[in-house]
Amino acid sequence: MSSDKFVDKQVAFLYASQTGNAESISHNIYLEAIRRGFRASHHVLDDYRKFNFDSLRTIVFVVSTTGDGDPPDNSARFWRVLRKSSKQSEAYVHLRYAVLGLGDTNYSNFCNTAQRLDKQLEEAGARRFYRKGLADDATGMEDVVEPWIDGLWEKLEEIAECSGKKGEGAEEGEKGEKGEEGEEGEEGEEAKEAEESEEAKEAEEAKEPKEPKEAKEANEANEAEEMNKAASGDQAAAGLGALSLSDADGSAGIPPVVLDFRAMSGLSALTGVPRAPAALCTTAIAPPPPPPAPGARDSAASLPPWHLDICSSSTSDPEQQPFVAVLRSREPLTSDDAVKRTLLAELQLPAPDRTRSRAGDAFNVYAPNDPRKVTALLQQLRLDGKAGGRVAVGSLDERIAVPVHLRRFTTTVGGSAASATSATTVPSATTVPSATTVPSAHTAHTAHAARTAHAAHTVDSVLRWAVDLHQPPKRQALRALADCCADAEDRERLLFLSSRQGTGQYERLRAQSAGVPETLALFPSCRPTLARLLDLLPPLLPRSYSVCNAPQGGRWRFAFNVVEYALEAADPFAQREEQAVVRMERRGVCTPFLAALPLGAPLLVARRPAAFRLAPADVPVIMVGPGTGVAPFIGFLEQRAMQRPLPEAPMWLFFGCRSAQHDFLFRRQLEDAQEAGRLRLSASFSRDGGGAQYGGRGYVQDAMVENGEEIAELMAQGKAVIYVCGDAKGMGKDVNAALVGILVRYAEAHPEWPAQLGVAKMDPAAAAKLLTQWAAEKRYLRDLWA
Ligand SMILES: Cc1cc2nc3c(=O)[nH]c(=O)nc-3n(C[C@H](O)[C@H](O)[C@H](O)COP(=O)(O)O)c2cc1C
Repeated sequence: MSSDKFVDKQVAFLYASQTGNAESISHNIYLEAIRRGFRASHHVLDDYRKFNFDSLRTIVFVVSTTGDGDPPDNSARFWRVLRKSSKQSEAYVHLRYAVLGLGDTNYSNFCNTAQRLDKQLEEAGARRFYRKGLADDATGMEDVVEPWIDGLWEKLEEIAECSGKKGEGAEEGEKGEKGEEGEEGEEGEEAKEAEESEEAKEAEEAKEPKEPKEAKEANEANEAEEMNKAASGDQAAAGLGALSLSDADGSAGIPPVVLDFRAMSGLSALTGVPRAPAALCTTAIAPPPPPPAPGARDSAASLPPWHLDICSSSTSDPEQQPFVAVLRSREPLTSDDAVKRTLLAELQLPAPDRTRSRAGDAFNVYAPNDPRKVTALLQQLRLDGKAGGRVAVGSLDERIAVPVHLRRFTTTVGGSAASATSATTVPSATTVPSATTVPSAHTAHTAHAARTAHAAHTVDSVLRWAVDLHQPPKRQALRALADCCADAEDRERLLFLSSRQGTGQYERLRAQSAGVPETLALFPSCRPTLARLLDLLPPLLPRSYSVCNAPQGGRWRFAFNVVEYALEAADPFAQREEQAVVRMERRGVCTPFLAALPLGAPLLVARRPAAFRLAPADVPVIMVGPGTGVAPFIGFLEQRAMQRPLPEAPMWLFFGCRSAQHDFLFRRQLEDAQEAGRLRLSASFSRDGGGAQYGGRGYVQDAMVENGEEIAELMAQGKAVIYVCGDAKGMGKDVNAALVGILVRYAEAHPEWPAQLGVAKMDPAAAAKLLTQWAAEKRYLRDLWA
C-alpha cells in the first residue's frame, strides 16, 4: 500500500456519564466503529491516564450534564487536567474532535458539559471535525443522537483519509495543511461559523432563556441531515452492518466480510425505526449446584455478592471507595395517611475518620433489583430453573471487551471452555480477596466470602445486581426485542412502539414506569436470550442521597420518599384491539429496598462529591428545600448550632410540602430552631395552607416572591448565598423564575443598583445572567434531581 493510500483509522471514544446514557451511546458508537474497521478505543474520561489524552489525535466525546449544569462524577479529574492544559492556547492543535452532548431542556444549563468541553478544546487549539450534537431528554434523545451518529462516519472516514494522504508527514503541521483545512468542506465551515456566532451571542445572553432555542436549532439541523441520510439508505446500512461474517464465526484479525445494505430499502428509513444495538455478548450457563443450606444465600441479600471485591479494589479516588455501612434506625417523617411516605434512616459508618464527613455531603447506595422483577424475567426467559447456575459472559467479537459492568462475569463455566472469548477462571473460594480494607466492625461478612464466591457469578446475581430492570426500555432496545419474538404480531407491535410513529404509545408505556419485565410480559412470545438482554439493559447504578446531619459519631442520617405504586401496565395497543394488561407492582429500585431492610443489615455505600458546602459563619444563607430537598439544610442548621461563638449571620429556610399535618418533615427541629432564633422559617403548604399557625396555600416560590424585597436585599447588598435543593423540573425552574422576577422588581425600586453592577437595565435576561454569574461565584447553588 503506497503512503498516500494509507488511512489512519485510529479514533478514541471518550465518555462522561452519570446515569449510563452517555456510556451506552458511546459504547454503541465504539462497537460500530470497530465493525467499520476503525482502530477504536473506548474509555471513561477519568481514565485519562490509561489512554494518554495528550497523544490522541481523533476523539469522539459523548458527555452528559448532571446536577445544575455539572459534569458527571466520572469526569471530575479529567476536567482539572483539561483546565490546566487548555490554558496554553496551542496545547491541543494536534487534536480533531467531535462532541455529542446529552442533556435536558427542563434543566437550566442545557448540555453545559458538552458546551464547556467544546469551548475549552477549541480555545486550546483543537479542531472540531464534525458539528456539535446536543440531545434533549425532554423531547427524545434519539431524534438528535441517531442522525448525529449517522453523519459521524462520513466525517471520520474523511479525516482518516486526510491524515493518510499526508503519509509520514501527517503528524506535523497538520493545521496548515490544505486537506485538513478542507475537512468540513464549505458546509462544515459555515456550520462552524454559525456555531461560533451562536456562542458569541450566548456569552451576551443569559443561559436560561437561550437554551431551549439552541436545542431546537440543533434538532432542526439534525432532522434535515437525518432526512438526507434516510434518502441514501444509510441508516439501514448502519443498522444491518452488524451482520458481518467474521462476527458470526469469531475469526479474529481477519477483515470482516460486511454485506452492504445501502442499496436496499431500509426498514428504519421507511418507518423511523431506530437501529438495534449490535449483538455483543455471549453467555454460557452451567447447571445450578444443589440448593444452598437454608438462609445461606439470603444472609447478605442486601450486599452484592462481590462486595468484598469492590471494597478492596483500588479506586482512583479512595475518598469515593465503596464500603459497608449498617442500617441503625429508620422512622417515619410523615403521618400514616400522607400521600407520600417519607422515612428518616440512620447508617453507622465503619470508621468515622475514614469518611471525613461534612454538612452538605451526599452518598451513593448500591441496591439490587426487586427480586420479584428478577423472578418474572427469569420465567419469561425460561431460565427459572437456571437462576443459580454459574454464568460466563463473553464477547462475540474478540476486538471488543464486554461492557465494564459485566466484566466480573467473564469467567469460564465449571472449568469447561465457555464460548466467552475473554473468559478467565472463576476465583475459587480461597482466592476471594481478603477483607483487609473492609472496616473491622464489618469483617463478620468475610466468613460469607466462600459462599458468595459462587453466588457472585450466577444468572440470578447478574440480573439482581449488574443490570437495571426498572428503567423503561429505550426505543433501540424495543427495536432489538422485536427480533426476539416468535409471534409476528408481537414483533410488529414492538417495531411500531420503537418507531417515531409509535412515540405516543411509547410515552404512555414509559409514563407507567414499565421496566423490562413488565414490557416483556406484554409481548409473551418475545424471548430474548440472556446474552441479548445483557446487550440491551443499562448498568444498575447506585442511588444518591443527601446526608441530613452534621458530621458526628460516624453516622449518616438521610431522608427518602418510598417510591412504591401499583399500576397496571396497560397494553399500549388497547384501543386497536383486545386489551392486554399486566399487573405488576412497580417501585423504585432503592427506596423500597431501604424501607424493607432489617435494622442491623449491612449495605454498600460510597461517598459522593458534595453538591453543597455551608458558607462561612458570617455569610447569610437562604435555603430553598421543599419535601426531602430540606435534608442538607438540616445538616447546615446542626453544623451552625455547633459553631462557637454562635454565628450571627441569618439562616432563612423556605420549606414546602402538601400539608402541615401529614408531611411537614423535621417540623419539631425546624420550629425549635426558629424559636431559638437560629432560623427564620417560611413554610408553604400546597393543600391545607398550614392551618392557623401558618395560613395560606402556596409553594416555596410564592413565599419567596412575597419576601422578594428582603431576599434581593440580602443577595444584592448582604452577599448572601442561596441554596436550592429538590425537584428540577417543577420547583427548580419555578424558583429560578421567581428569583428573576424578584431581581427585576428590586431593580425597579432601587434604580441605583443595576448601575452599581454596571448593568444598563435589569430586565429578565439581565437578571438571569446575574443568577448565572452568582452560580459561577458559588453564591447560587442548586442540587436538583429529576
Ligand atoms: C439529577 C439530574 C440533573 C440533571 N441536570 C442537567 C442539567 O443541568 N442540564 C442538562 O442539560 N441536563 C441535565 N440532566 C439531564 C441529563 O443530562 C440527561 O438525562 C442525560 O441523558 C443523562 O445522561 P447520563 O445517563 O449519561 O448521565 C440532569 C439529569 C438528572 C437526573
